[in-house]
Amino acid sequence: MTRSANLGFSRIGLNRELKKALESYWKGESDTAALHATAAGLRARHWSLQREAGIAVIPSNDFSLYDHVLDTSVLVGAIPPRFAGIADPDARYFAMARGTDAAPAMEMTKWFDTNYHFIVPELHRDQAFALNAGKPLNHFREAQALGLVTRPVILGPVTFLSLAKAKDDGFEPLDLLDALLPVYAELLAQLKAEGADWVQIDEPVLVLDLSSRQQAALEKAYAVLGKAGPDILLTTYFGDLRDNTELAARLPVAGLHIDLVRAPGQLDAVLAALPAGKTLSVGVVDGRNIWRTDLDAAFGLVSRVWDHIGPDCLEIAPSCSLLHSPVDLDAETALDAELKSWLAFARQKLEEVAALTTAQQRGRGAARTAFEASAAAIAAHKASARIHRPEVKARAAQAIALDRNSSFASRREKQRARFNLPDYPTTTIGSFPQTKEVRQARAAFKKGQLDRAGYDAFLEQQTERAIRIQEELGLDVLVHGEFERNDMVEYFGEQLDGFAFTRNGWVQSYGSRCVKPPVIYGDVSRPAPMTVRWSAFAASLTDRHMKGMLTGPVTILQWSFVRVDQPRAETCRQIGLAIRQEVLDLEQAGIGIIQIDEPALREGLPLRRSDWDAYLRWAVDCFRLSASGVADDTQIHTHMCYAEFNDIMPAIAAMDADVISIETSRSDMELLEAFRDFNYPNEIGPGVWDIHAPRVPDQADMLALLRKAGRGIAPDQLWVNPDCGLKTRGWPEVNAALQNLVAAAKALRSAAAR
Ligand SMILES: CN1c2c(nc(N)[nH]c2=O)NC[C@@H]1CNc1ccc(C(=O)N[C@@H](CCC(=O)N[C@@H](CCC(=O)N[C@@H](CCC(=O)O)C(=O)O)C(=O)O)C(=O)O)cc1
Ligand SMILES: N[C@@H](CCS)C(=O)O
Ligand SMILES: [Zn+2]
Repeated sequence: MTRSANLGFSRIGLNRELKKALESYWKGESDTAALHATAAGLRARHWSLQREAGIAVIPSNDFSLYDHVLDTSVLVGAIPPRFAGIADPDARYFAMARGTDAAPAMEMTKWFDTNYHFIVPELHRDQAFALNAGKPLNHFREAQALGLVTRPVILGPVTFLSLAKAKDDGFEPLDLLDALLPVYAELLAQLKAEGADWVQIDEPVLVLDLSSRQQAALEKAYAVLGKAGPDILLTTYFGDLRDNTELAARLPVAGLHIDLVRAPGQLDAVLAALPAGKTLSVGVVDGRNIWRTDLDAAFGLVSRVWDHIGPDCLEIAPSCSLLHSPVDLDAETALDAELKSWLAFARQKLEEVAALTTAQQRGRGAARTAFEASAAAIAAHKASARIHRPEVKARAAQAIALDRNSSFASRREKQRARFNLPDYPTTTIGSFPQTKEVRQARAAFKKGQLDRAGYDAFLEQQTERAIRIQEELGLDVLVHGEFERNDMVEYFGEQLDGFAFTRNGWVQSYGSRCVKPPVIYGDVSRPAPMTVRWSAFAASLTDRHMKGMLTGPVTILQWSFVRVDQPRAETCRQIGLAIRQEVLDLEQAGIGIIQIDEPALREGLPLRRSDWDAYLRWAVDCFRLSASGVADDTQIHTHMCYAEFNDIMPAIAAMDADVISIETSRSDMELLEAFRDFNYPNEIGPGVWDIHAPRVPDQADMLALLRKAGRGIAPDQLWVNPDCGLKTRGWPEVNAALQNLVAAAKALRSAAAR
């Protein structure tokens, strides 16, 4: 019989319970037992929520205390040698994620095209693997004790190796497949012995352009694992199988999951290639966005599959893990009823899966209420006057020059004359610590316990303090500190028309850090200046240069839940125009240096290379649209973090920012090589402080990184700055690290003068 299934659930909890438990444990305020009790409570609550929503096949081992890729490194015994001496498993796990004074953290990067970050596995040529199956087995047993036989989720060996970094020269992680497979086979055998008839193995690499080595690795891996015990549901998501369709369909496993939300067009090819008797799990409810499912349309797709493969081999599911969805729309008490009726969060998505399954099993009449509510909401959404604003569309349709007035070379001369900065100018990326005090003041303001005047006075005092500290440190280009912002995207969305906000729509970004992506439901415009007040106030307090701070259009788009009734490029252009107005207002207010952050530009890149050019064209154009209106002597900065640049250098250069700051310290300046190889012409600030690790780098560390950067990047191109904003750090470490950073820049200057 057709089954309803889920592929994974949020770990953080509706009220970010896991975040709070982790941070309290890291501060030493609670012990391991308390942390594990919170985690177990969340798992139990989420399993029963899924059961109550009507889901038959419920996952386990989707929970993680930090990250599921890090869990996989631990599962297979791939512990980098610098952590091997830490005996306590929890301490070692968090040391790998966050670093210690003695051992820098493992690298972190984006999970496919999402805003979720994973910890990059580190592998050596002579890597030995050893099974450490405690977590999947214990979680399976934990669910069993609650009366549930779950389907454990495991990250597949080929995706694991493809995401890993080789720590020795002359070998590739895929060389280790033969060594890794017995560990996976043993894990599957143990899960089977425990009572798991099915396991879910995620191989999202199947939606990427695969090398012939990766294809061969998949064949080899599943020839072994397909016989290891439990039936395997091989899951693919975030895109279409395209040229990997036949490979995915013929792998000797019991089932295949495909994402029919991102890639409905792949269905016919998959049905044609799927061997008889193989289960097909169809992802028809969007796990990456928050729009309510059009149940009639989804049922149409499901019925086509049912006609082809029959009821027994069909599973109905979200398109991907619900890790990327907020937990429960019912908790949104402040959203207006109309908007709310258009949305579905994780719990509602599971109810949609259940309704589709009921309709398939027993006819649509059996799920009439859900289908009728969906149809009414979809029709009301289409007809709503809140979405389309003709004047915004008309403005976005006008042609605007995207080039700056002059070339970079001539802009640079004018900017040098205006700003008179020293060599190796020092700056920061924008935010200063969002301390408990700052967050509490904002919370009090939002609850009405602190009035606008009181909140503004508090923010002014924080801003002034940050400026005095920067002056004292001797930084060359100052920032106001972003104290007024809850988040670099949400803050702008809150002030733009066409956006809505949630109270509890938290999604994990990395570890304990969460974001609350705004919802772009309609045409976007800027009713009033958004940042000028704070930048102008900050500039008025100092004689030093003050950098205005904006989030770019691509990043605002990428980190929001975006409407699906028009192309993303169109929505992005509307945002680009709004940011352009803000840039011009900042310039008008006398702010001569303006940073437009685009950390998500790389993350928005389509997963298939053949789709890159089209995306990069509109994404870069939207950035240029936001930046191109200023005078030659206004200096535009941009900033990117957690991105690989090698394959997109022409696009980065086409953005034509006068200065770009990038995250490079965790990768030991490796990411800078792309700029060097490309002969990048504009100025660059390679990050010299890994701000995501609780460790203060000393002057020598930073100097070494800068010297490395100086090999190939001209001295007059180089800026000195941290990897990213300092919002997650505390003041004592910020002070200490920035002191070292300024000292490192001064040391370089005096070495150059000698
Ligand atoms: C640069 N990064 C960002 C990404 N995506 C974004 N949308 N924003 C980003 O900045 N992606 C890539 C990286 C990821 N990095 C980070 C870094 C830090 C965070 C982070 O700190 N997130 C905060 C939540 C931010 C927020 O919205 N804060 C609100 C609510 C604060 C709060 O919890 N208030 C308390 C009451 C106050 C108290 O008692 O402490 C409450 O509501 O209970 C605010 O500041 O007003 C986090 O806490 O995780 C995210 C991504
Ligand atoms: N200006 C932002 C950029 C983060 S990517 C900050 O400093 O937090
Ligand atoms: Zn950043």
